[in-house]
Amino acid sequence: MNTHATDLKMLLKDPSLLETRGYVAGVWIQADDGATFDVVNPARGDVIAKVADLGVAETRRAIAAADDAMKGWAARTAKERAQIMRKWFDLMMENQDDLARILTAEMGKPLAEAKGEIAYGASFIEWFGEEAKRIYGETIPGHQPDKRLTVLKQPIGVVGSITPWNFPNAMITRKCAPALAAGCGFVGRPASETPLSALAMAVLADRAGVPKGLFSIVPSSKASEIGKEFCENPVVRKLTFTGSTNVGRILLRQAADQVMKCSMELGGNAPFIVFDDADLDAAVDGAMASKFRNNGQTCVCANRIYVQAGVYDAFAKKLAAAVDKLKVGDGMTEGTTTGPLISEKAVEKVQDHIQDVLDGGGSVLTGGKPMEGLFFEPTIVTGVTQDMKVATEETFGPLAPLFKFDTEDEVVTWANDTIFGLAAYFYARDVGRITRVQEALEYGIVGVNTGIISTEVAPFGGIKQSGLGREGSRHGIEDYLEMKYVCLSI
Ligand SMILES: NC(=O)C1=CN([C@@H]2O[C@H](COP(=O)(O)OP(=O)(O)OC[C@H]3O[C@@H](n4cnc5c(N)ncnc54)[C@H](OP(=O)(O)O)[C@@H]3O)[C@@H](O)[C@H]2O)C=CC1
Ligand SMILES: O=C(O)[C@H](O)CS(=O)(=O)O
Repeated sequence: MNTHATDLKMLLKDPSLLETRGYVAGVWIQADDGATFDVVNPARGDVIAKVADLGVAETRRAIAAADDAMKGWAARTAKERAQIMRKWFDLMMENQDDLARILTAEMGKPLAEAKGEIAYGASFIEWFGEEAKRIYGETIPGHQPDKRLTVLKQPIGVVGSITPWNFPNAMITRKCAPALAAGCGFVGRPASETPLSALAMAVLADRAGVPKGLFSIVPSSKASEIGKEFCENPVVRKLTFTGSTNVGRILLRQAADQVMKCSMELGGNAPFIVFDDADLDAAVDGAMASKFRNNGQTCVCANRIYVQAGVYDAFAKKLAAAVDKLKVGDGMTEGTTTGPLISEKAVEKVQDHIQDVLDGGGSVLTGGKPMEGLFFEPTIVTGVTQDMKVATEETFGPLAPLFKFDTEDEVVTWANDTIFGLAAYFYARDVGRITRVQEALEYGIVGVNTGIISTEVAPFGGIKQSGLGREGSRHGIEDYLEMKYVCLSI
């Protein structure tokens, strides 16, 4: 564990990006009661910032300001909204290095991955700035001679947003970009572990000319109170959430009283299937990318790796060689491929899943042990079976469990045997098999001969208990629009 403290401001070209106040109604504020909460560097264990701990009263002000500001914002032309969003995108990319350092300091991912997240996050602002100009309505041939029918698309209203710590930049832009493009007001509450990236984003939104009050960031340790306010405040018309399925259920129950429109990007349990006709080297590359990106802390990480019996040993050997090349360490250190986990709870969950495999007769092929602090050895376990925890629970850590299967039907049945349905992956070369399996897998996203599927141009989202709605792509803006049917009698 690094002992030296993170003097984040010293690392930044523009130290003004390191904001610790809330951004509410276009003003940087301390909490009404002066409270703060600590943000800790998970690689070093030191407090890197004390952030204003806003509450319900401040959130209410942010919601009211968003409602006021969106009237003028929605009245601007789509081109004007797009120009401001383009400026915001440009500023994000101009400050990519600083934003990445802030992200690595508070979340732990290696700097190279953090830079990649900034570009990924900014791409949603670029994409939806362009989509703002393509919000089309329609005319419908009248059902009677004197009727003229039209369909208008209008902004849904003020959006409340709750996002997780694992992508502290991109999970917010994947929501605020379509919201602003559609003409909505937006109030974001980032995870308490990682508020600094959201606040830095707000600094740049202000500089880009996003109207004051339209976009607010409410840092808070009081997650459930802020969430409840989003669900109960009559001005909020839309709730968008990324996080665990358990919290998604809580929010859906709370939002039901207002019959509020909700978008939910929830947990996953991705199967990663290697058939005996796969290109094994490609499959290993794909498994490494899918499993160990963000140290296994993404909702689309391979959670179960199914390998057909004929290639099981060869694949396991190749994968172990690749895993042993990973370099665990502080994300700020050049060459680090694998940072810390986010919390002690996360370390315990990985240990619990490994122990459960061992108790069930499985073995550790490589890794298997916690390291100092929140670091954990990248691990492969073999002899894993469907009755083990890792088959039904999302590990959210650097654990690659290898299951052996015999037939296509067997593995598709196992792959679909989960309450989740976000992402699935498989490697094969037979076109008949590829066609059958991609159609049979019950998931919102399927990667075929690839382990990385995330892009702003495609619809991201799950089925079953992995969520509601889609983010990104031309579809992603629909969740921030209402459809109005106008029947004109002439
Ligand atoms: N689909 C995805 O992308 C993600 C899935 N997950 C899954 O969730 C598991 C737990 O991770 P974790 O970070 O704890 O995810 P959580 O779902 O607990 O947290 C996600 C966000 O929701 C907030 N939150 C928590 N409880 C409430 C509540 N009652 N009302 C309103 N907001 C709330 C959190 O705030 P705070 O941080 O302050 O607690 C955070 O901002 C992971 O192991 C993984 O399985 C996690 C992250 C992303
Ligand atoms: O929530 C997540 O883990 C992200 O959606 C994963 S991705 O979009 O970065 O692939």
